[in-house]
Amino acid sequence: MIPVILYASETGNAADTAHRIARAFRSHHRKISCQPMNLFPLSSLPHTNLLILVTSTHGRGDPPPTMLPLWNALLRSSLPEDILEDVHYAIFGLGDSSYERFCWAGKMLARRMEGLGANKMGEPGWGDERSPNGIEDAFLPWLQQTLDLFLPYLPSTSSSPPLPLTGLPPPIYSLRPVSVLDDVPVNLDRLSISPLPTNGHSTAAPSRVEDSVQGHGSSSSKPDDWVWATLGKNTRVTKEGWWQDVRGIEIEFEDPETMPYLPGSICSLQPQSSTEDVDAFLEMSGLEDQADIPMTIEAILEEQPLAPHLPPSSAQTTLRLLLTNHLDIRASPRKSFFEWLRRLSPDERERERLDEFIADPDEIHTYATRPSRTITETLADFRQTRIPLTHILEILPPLRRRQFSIASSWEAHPGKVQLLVALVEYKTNLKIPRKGLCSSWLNALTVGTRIPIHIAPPTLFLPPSPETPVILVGPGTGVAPMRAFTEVRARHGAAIDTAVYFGCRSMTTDCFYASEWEQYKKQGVKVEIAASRDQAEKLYVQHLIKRDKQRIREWIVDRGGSVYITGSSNAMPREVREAIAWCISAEGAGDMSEEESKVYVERMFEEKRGGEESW
Ligand SMILES: Cc1cc2nc3c(=O)[nH]c(=O)nc-3n(C[C@H](O)[C@H](O)[C@H](O)COP(=O)(O)O)c2cc1C
Repeated sequence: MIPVILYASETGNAADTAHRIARAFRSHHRKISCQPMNLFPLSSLPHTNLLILVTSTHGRGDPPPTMLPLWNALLRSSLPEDILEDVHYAIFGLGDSSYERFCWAGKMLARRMEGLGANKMGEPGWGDERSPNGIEDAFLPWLQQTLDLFLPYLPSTSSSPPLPLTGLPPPIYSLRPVSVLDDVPVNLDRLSISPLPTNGHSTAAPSRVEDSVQGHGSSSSKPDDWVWATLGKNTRVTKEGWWQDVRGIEIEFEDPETMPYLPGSICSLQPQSSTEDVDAFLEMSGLEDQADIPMTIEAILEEQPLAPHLPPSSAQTTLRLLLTNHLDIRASPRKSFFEWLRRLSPDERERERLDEFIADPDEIHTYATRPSRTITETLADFRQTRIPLTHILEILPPLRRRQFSIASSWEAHPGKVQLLVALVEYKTNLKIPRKGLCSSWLNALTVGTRIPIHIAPPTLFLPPSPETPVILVGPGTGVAPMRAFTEVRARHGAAIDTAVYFGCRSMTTDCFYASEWEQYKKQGVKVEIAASRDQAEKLYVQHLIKRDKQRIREWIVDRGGSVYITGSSNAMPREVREAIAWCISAEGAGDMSEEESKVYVERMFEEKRGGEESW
């Protein structure tokens, strides 16, 4: 019996936690498999006797998208109530208790598992980022409990004592040089291969070259459910000299038969690490002479499939391509990274420092998270420690795709996707200038470059009838999906029942789509722009909503309208909901009590009369 860990993660924390659990089982010489939930064959679930579920929560208590196939399957009303009676499961959820629905996805999943007859192994663990030691406070006792409960059922593969946390486990993946080039020496165990070059740059570095091995095009390889597209436009949409550089990006689908996307859909882009970053990492790790050797990746353990962010074992790759397209060398190191360094460091003083990091999450926060220190910079501080090729695929986190709400509608821009992308540029608290990985990658692409993109269906849907009023609230780049919705509403004769609340700093600097709003106003759309700094008193979208209390009440309460809120996940969405509740309360323009109006707004969102998407 081999237990299965299934994880659902959005930004990588749950995935990292799941792999820590797998390593703990393997260090006790037990077999275990660890996979993302969406890749697990659902028909196998009732026959999975030992199951460990790990999920984070996003949005307003929503599961990460990779939980949805499993979740939707479990929700089917036709399922027998005892379908999971052979399943024994443990669950760990990751969340943040400052959100109303703390660890909601995990809690819903646990409840449904019980409802379908699954047997709980121990108490669920709910990891809270707000806890003094972050999720560790709940995770460490939960892990111990889970090991205690599961291990007795599992045969041990070795009579040796468990490997300590500081012991280097056997690798789970192998990087094998391609046989035609077998005369090229690759020493996978070598920690340090060559002296550092004096000029700090590798001379042979081809730039962004996934396919220099595979021989097609200039960009990265494409997963099956992605499509090829071409960068059509990249135009600055904030005033020249304004502190924030926001880009209007247009991408054209290559295939003229591409299925139209719905307004509010989400476009994913797979960024690449820059040549400079890859060179810096290779230099730091002493792996330059291994960088361009063609290799394939294989899973060593039969129960553990290759992680989905890695190229399939049939594909030829190189270390440089892996670092460019698949592995994140600019990520902020998590605790698991320091645990790896501790296993690898030959130096007493480094080990002491690493032990401090492992014992105290606050130390990691101060050293890595707060100053946005990257993995490469961390390696520069731990000069004696080298990441070996044998374990590099496990140690470096995946280079995550980035998601953008599409700012265009297919109807207005057939065959194209338009995005509003803020170029992220800031100084860390160590005064190091830093650029966002995805936005700087995108901005460096020349128009005409071929890139793979993925279109995911929307989570927000316009009401089917154009007569239903809609209120679209999207300050900053949050206006992107609202612009797409406005395009569709105007084309369907619904302009007069559409209100847009957009927020910017000033009409002259960052008022996105300004000329389009003028046109839409002429067609009857109520366009209300809160330019926060254009007057002495700060003005925000929620102020304009309160000003328009009569219309808000009439459209929502009398006419059953929908409200959409998109943009930054700080206080804005909550303040907008409060402003709407105020409008429909007796204090505003309605007749509900304060409590009733709040419940009404909550229920609207539950019933999908609109919705919220924040990032
Ligand atoms: C936009 C956003 C919304 C979130 N919403 C919730 C929530 O409703 N409830 C909760 O417990 N945690 C919430 N979180 C916290 C995440 O669950 C937490 O950061 C977790 O570690 C992320 O794990 P992941 O990287 O595996 O996705 C939210 C985080 C973000 C960034």
